[in-house]
Amino acid sequence: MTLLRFDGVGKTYPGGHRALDDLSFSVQAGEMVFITGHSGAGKSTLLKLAHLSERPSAGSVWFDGKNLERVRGKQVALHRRRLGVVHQDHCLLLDRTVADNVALPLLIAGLAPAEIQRRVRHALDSLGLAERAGHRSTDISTGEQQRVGIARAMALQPALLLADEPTGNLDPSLAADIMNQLVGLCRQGTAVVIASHDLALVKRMKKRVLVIDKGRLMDDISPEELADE
Ligand SMILES: Nc1ncnc2c1ncn2[C@@H]1O[C@H](COP(=O)(O)OP(=O)(O)OP(=O)(O)O)[C@@H](O)[C@H]1O
Repeated sequence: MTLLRFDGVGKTYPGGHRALDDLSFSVQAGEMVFITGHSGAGKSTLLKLAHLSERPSAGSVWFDGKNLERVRGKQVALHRRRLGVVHQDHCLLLDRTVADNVALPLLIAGLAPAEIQRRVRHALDSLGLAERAGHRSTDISTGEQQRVGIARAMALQPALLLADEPTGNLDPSLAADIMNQLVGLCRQGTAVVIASHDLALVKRMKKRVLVIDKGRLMDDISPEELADE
């Protein structure tokens, strides 16, 4: 089932800079896709359009069969409830504990307290953060903060997880661990779209890769093509 579809999408920012140009691709439910390209290629812009923090200047973005152009006002929050987002700068609430940070979106989504507790524990365990659950987010390392951001997105069990350089501050073995967790999330049906500069990591994962240059799709490499290398 197609979950996310970009159809001839262009994005020109105020001031006239064209960040995306006639971009078309689809992502299936449960698929993992890497977006690679030089700095400024348009990777983050692509994620922002799926998240509705930016709107396209041309073409359309579809999510679960719905044209996001029609998703306005209060519906934007409902759309975002189906997404998990991992930011470059993890955006944690620094005066709250690690567990509170992971629980907050689940509270907002209206889950029952027992289910919240179960999911928080599972997400923290999976990312090796169980012993940090009660620590304030200011009192853990940058790499740990980044993992909390990933745990928070995973605990939501979203239809689509958008990750912008999710392993940027992590050492290679931890980065590989986290990628494996994300593969596990895909197996449960979440589509995962990851913008990454880390070509070595992207190659190792042997998942689909979209290569973007100056806002245009230059290549769409299937896992089968990478498996042959
Ligand atoms: N809000 C904005 N206003 C104007 N130009 C912008 C804005 N956001 C991004 N851009 C420009 O659009 C282009 C694409 O930016 P984007 O952040 O999508 O690239 P990227 O591939 O994610 O880069 P990086 O890997 O460095 O994060 C860049 O030239 C950038 O300067």
